[in-house]
Amino acid sequence: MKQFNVSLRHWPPMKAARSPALPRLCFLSYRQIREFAMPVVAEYAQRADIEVVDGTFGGALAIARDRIDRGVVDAFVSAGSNASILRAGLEAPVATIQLGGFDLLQALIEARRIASRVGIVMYGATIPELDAVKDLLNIEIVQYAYQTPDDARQRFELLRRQGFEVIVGSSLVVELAQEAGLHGLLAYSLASVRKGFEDAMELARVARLEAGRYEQLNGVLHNLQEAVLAVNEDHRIIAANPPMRQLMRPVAGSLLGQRLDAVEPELSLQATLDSGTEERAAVQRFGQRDWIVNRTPIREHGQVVGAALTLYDARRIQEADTSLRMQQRLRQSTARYRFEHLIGASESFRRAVATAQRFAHTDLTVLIAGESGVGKELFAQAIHNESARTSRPFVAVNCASFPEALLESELFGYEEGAFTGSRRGGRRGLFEAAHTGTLFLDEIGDMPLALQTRLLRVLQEREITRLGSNAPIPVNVRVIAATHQPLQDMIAERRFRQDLYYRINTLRLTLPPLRERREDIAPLAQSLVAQCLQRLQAGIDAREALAPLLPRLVAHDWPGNVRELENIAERIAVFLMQFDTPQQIRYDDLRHDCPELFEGLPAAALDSQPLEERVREAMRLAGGNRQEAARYLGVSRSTLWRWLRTIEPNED
Ligand SMILES: Nc1ncnc2c1ncn2[C@@H]1O[C@H](COP(=O)(O)OP(=O)(O)OP(=O)(O)O)[C@@H](O)[C@H]1O
Repeated sequence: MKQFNVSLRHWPPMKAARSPALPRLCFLSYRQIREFAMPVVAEYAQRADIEVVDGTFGGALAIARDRIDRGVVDAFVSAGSNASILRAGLEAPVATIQLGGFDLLQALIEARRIASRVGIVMYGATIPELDAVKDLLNIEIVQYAYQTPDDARQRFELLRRQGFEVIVGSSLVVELAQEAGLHGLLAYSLASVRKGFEDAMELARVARLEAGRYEQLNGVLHNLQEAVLAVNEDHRIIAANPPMRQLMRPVAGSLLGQRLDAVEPELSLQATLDSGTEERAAVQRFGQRDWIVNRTPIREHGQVVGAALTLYDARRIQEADTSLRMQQRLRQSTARYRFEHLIGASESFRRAVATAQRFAHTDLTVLIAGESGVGKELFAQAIHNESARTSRPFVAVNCASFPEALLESELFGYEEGAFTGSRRGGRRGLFEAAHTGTLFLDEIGDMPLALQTRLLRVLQEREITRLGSNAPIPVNVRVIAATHQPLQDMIAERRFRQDLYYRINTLRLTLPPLRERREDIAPLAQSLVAQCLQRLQAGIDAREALAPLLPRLVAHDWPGNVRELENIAERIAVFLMQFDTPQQIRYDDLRHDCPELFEGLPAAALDSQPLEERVREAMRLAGGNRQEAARYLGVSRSTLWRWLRTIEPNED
């Protein structure tokens, strides 16, 4: 079967090729063969839409092109010279009605009935084997081949002048014979015509499959934002999507089929065609813009048959990168913690949790006050997660970590052209990012006064205005603010706006420092050290290994609160990981890693401290409360009770 490629003329793909019910065939022929083939056309009328058109040579080609352009045909069927011309001039599928040897034999037998001298004029080439037939049939045969209609006429004239009365050949020749009053016999059989139609049906089926696939690809190509172009092995453009066409300089006529280096030499794919190697992510300036360019060879069965060029707008990539970073930053600040993750059993901590839980069920602004590292952000996350906004964004911003101008654009966003270097299309700020969710403004005391004014307005009016814009954008955001600074003192010093203070101080949560809730130190330390040991994949038992250190941990003042405890827990875990069992631990060596733990308490080596002393110290630190003392020591109440019975047998 003939292999074919979808013609350049199919771009864009055949309009009517979507899914007409029957395959569409165009039978392009001379009148003679048409009349002869009509019974076969009638046979196929049920299975195909057949257009029968008379045409010769250039005329046939023009007709075929018209049908392709109008998208009304899937395959052509033709014979002789017409078929050759169509095949050479189109890349559309063409089935040929082949002249079979038996067809010719039949025609010659019939010719012999009329005359003993038979002339043959055939398209293409003569058939030397006919010499044998000539003797068999006992007739004189003279045969000629022709390439063009003029050729055919000349050959026919030669035969006529030689007195041949019967001419066998193609329909063109039969027509000439009949015009000259001779006998013209068509050298085709109905079986050959049928075979031609059957081939055409198969070609049409394949063409449709191909057109369908092509249409899908074309749809994808047309919807790509990237500019894409493809060339064939002759460096001629075979595809260019709309963004690419916009970039390229206009050409007279169709862009397709033009040589790429003649249209846009800068985009040349010649080197890719020559080398067959791919070039990825090259930066190229074209049309006064920077592009990220890929040049890729297209291969078929290992052979380079073309190349594709893709241009990505460098600015878009930069923007995507920025927005990716922004997304990542936002993702990092999504609320992970819930109340159940917070560790602490002290009275003041439990009270703080209960208050925060109550606040969570309102939609009011919350101000969380507390020293650095007490867990303000953790509480803000837990409040968000307990609130109705839990599935919405939680966006955290530390007001102290931005210079004033940057904080403003971070919070409120900006319009395109708001300032030099502002991004095309502008950028949304954190208020917009937190829309329908919660915005956590950490270190609000560090917010510059001018911004405090803007923030107050946003909280009152529930809308923001991007920098460089006048259009207000409504936002629905719950604000949770946090401060480690005494805001009231700052108001007196005119460093914080009183009206903003009243606005954010609707619900106030004060988190006590760790030194005021020492009962929380042991459970926090145990949990934090255990987590670190797990991360370090150390096998030692955290609870048992930490127990001798607890009095020191509890006694420490923790100016950095839980954050400082986290830090020391990490150092302790790294120290502990070198031991397999708690019995091997030389606690005194920890002095180098955690000197702060060894400052206040007597320098006696912890591991040499007798159990009795450790228990007494814990009881002293816990003010006689056994439960707390047990927690300091990292043992259960019953263990402590057992120890106490051995130390102070009379007391129980
Ligand atoms: N109750 C707690 N349970 C477990 N981890 C805690 C607890 N409180 C604080 N942390 C941990 O301590 C660290 C400091 O907490 P967080 O960042 O919430 O403090 P902060 O008060 O917001 O600090 P800053 O004011 O310095 O921003 C965090 O890593 C947090 O996970």
